[in-house]
Amino acid sequence: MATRLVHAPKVTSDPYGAVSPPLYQTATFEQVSAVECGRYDYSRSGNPTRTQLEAHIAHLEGAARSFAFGSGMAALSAVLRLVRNGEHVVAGDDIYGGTSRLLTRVAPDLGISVTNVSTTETEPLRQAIIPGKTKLVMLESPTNPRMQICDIAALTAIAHEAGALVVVDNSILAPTFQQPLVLGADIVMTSATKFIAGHSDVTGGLLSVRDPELAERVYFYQNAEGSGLGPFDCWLAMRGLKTMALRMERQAASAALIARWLQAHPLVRKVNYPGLPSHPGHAVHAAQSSSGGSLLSFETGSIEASRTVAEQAQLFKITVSFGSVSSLISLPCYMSHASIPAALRVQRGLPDDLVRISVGIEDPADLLADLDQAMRKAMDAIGMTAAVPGFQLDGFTGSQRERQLLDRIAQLEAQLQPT
Ligand SMILES: Cc1ncc(COP(=O)(O)O)c(C=O)c1O
Ligand SMILES: N[C@@H](CCSC[C@H](N)C(=O)O)C(=O)O
Repeated sequence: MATRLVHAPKVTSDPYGAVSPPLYQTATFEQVSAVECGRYDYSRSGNPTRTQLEAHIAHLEGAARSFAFGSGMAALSAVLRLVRNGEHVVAGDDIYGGTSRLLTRVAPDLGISVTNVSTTETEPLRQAIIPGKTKLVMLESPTNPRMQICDIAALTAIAHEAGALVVVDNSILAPTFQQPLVLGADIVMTSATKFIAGHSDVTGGLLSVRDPELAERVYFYQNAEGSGLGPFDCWLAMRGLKTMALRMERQAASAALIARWLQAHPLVRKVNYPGLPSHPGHAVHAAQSSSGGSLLSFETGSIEASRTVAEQAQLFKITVSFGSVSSLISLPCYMSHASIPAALRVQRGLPDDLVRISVGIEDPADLLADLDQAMRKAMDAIGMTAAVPGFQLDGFTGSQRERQLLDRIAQLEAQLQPT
């Protein structure tokens, strides 16, 4: 995958052999005659820079074709177009707030009914399927924001038995760490806003489709509704792909350390990170993906404590989104998932004190030192006292610094979980 991310299949010709794909920043293309269209006529219908990005993504996902949209939500809206008035969709009950809004506020206006079920097991999906009526199953794994895991292959088999298509939102792992089409899904959606762009400077969404005929239907909506990604954003996304494995591996390694530390921290009640062996979906996750990723969430049991952690952190910026080179922190119920009504959040078990962090490429010791000082302030705010080893590692460099970092995590683990 690291090699395929750097070496794209060549689908557009360039007379000068440019190493970086040319940017066709044009809306329209001159035609050879008044009665014949060339390969491109208008950038809404197709643009060589978009073609190059789409071909590269198809190559990574093992898709018949991929499509780049103006955002992840535009991509998911195109998927919803595949469902007709009177038909039914089943989706997870821990999903991104924007997807929940699409399904609760847009789908009903199109005459589409939706059932949300837990996707951590197979039975709820089986029960929710309405024979002959359920046409689409929408999955996230891991889910945003509680990082729940679903068995993509098992749920896909159930959906297919009922004649429904399966779309997997793979924004949290991207093709670098998980390829849902290989697991049997029909469509995979990745918000390019996150790891693919990687620098918080693009909004984009990608759909990769296994079956050529289904891909033709998706293309129809991309063109008819004008939701394709503009050339410059396609170019930025392609640049992002080249460093994606490096960034994601570094981010995931740091996230794994932070998750271990949080799990042992006295302020933390629960850590949601599928890379931890204690995560209930760890085994399924390990079987269908190659990393725990770099997004995680945790509960403190106190909104005040969670808010203090977020507001006192200096390197972790309070920001929606994830997958950037810089570390981000958020309170999903007040930010990315605020569009889900409070009562529905309660019904779905989404707690207000949940803190979500997206780990960037900074030095992990600096990230841990930052979280450590923010957590100390949060403990003060709620009158909690506990001894926690600090992360001031200024005198250490290189492998000594790594050793110190691991020792201090192990020290906290030993202190809180005596054997
Ligand atoms: C899991 C997930 N899916 C889809 C989206 C939508 O992507 P975009 O913001 O690019 O529209 C987001 C974030 O916005 C997300 O977190
Ligand atoms: N105001 C936006 C919120 C975007 S959340 C972005 C991202 N998916 C995340 O989970 O942080 C909206 O209402 O869509």
